[in-house]
Amino acid sequence: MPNGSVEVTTICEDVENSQFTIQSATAKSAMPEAVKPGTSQHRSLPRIKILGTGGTIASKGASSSATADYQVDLPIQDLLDAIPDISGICEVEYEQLCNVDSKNINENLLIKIYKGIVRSLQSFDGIVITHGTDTLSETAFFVESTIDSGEVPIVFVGSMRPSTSVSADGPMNLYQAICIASDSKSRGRGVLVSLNDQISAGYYITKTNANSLDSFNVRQGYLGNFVNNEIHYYYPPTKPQGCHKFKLKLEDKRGSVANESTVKSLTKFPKVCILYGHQSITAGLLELVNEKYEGVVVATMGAGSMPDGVNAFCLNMKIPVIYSKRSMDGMIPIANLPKDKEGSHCNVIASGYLNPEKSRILLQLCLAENYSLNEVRRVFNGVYGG
Ligand SMILES: NC(=O)C[C@H](N)C(=O)O
Repeated sequence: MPNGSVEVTTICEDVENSQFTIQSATAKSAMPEAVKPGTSQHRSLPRIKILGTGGTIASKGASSSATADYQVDLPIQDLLDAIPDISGICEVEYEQLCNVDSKNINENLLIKIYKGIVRSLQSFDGIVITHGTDTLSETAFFVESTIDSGEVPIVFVGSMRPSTSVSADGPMNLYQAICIASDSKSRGRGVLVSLNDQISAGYYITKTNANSLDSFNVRQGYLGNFVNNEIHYYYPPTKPQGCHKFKLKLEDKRGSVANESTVKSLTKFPKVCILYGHQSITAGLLELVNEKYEGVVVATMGAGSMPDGVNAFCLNMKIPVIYSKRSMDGMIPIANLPKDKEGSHCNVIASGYLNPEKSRILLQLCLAENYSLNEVRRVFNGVYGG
C-alpha cells in the first residue's frame, strides 16, 4: 500500500466485535510495536522523552510520614531510579525544563514547556511531562489547545505524596505514565494524564481533592485504567470534541523559532483574571477589573447565577466576561446568561463545560489571536458554551 495512504484497521483482535479506525499506513508503522509492560521481550522499543517541570513527584519531605511542607528539588534521574525496570518497555531520554512547585508555573514556563514538547514531537514516539498537580490541569489544557500532537501520546504525570513519604504514589504514577506513552493503544488520544491508576483526558481533567491520592476527577475525563501492567482503554482513540486549536506565534520576524528573550514579547499573554462568586458579592471588584484587565472569568454560583446588580454591571463591561462555575462539575448554559433590554448578552459569554481556570486560558488564547467577541463565542460553543 503506498505510503501515507489510508487503510481501515481494527483496534482489537476480535474482528467480529472490533471497532474500526481509519489510519494511514505510515502512522501505524511510526510507533514500533510496544512491549507488554513488565515483560522482558525485546522488540524494537519506542523512544520516550521525559520533560521534567517539578511538583510533589519531585519533592522531599521532612520525614516518611510528612505529606506537606516538602521541597521540590529532585532531578528526573532520581525519579527514574525509583521506578520498576523499563528497559524492556522503551528507550528513555529526559530534559529538566524547570523544577518548581506548579504554583510557580507562569506564562514563560508554559511557553518553555510548549517548546520542549514541539521539539520532542519531531523525534520521539511519546512524551511524558512530570508536573505539580495543583495547576497540571491548566498546563494540560494549554498544551491540548496549542499543539496537535497527531498520533504521538503526550502524558502528564504528578503525585500527591512526596518521594520520601511511606507509600509514595510518584514512582508508580511515573512508571504507568511511561508505559502509557510507550503503548500504541495511547496513540491519537491527545493529551493524557496518568495518576492513581487512572488515564484521563488532559483537556477536561481537574483537581477535585486538595490532599488525597485520587485527586483528579471529572466526568468527561476518564479514558482508561492501568491495572497490573495492563493498559485498558474504554474507547477507541479519539480526541476532545470541540477543542479549538491555536497556532502560537513564536516565530520572530525572520520566521525562525523565537529565542527565550523574544518569546516573552512575541506572546505576551493578555491579562485575564478570575473572580469567585459569593453571597452579597457586588460589582466593586469588577469595576477595577474593567479598567485594568483585558478579560475576566466569573466563577458563578450554580449554573450561571450572580446577583442582579453584578449581572447588570457585567452587561455594561467593555471587556469579555466569561461566566464559569464554582462547582467542580456541570456546565453553564447560554440560556442562563444575563440579558439587556434588547435580549442581548452583550460581552457576557457562557463557559459551557470549562472550569474557571481553563476558561481563563481559553480566553487568553482568543484575545492573543485578536478574536472578535463572536469568534470567542464560537470557540466556547465548542464546549457547549458561547
Ligand atoms: N501534588 C502536587 O504536586 C502539589 C504541589 N503543590 C504542586 O502542584 O507542585
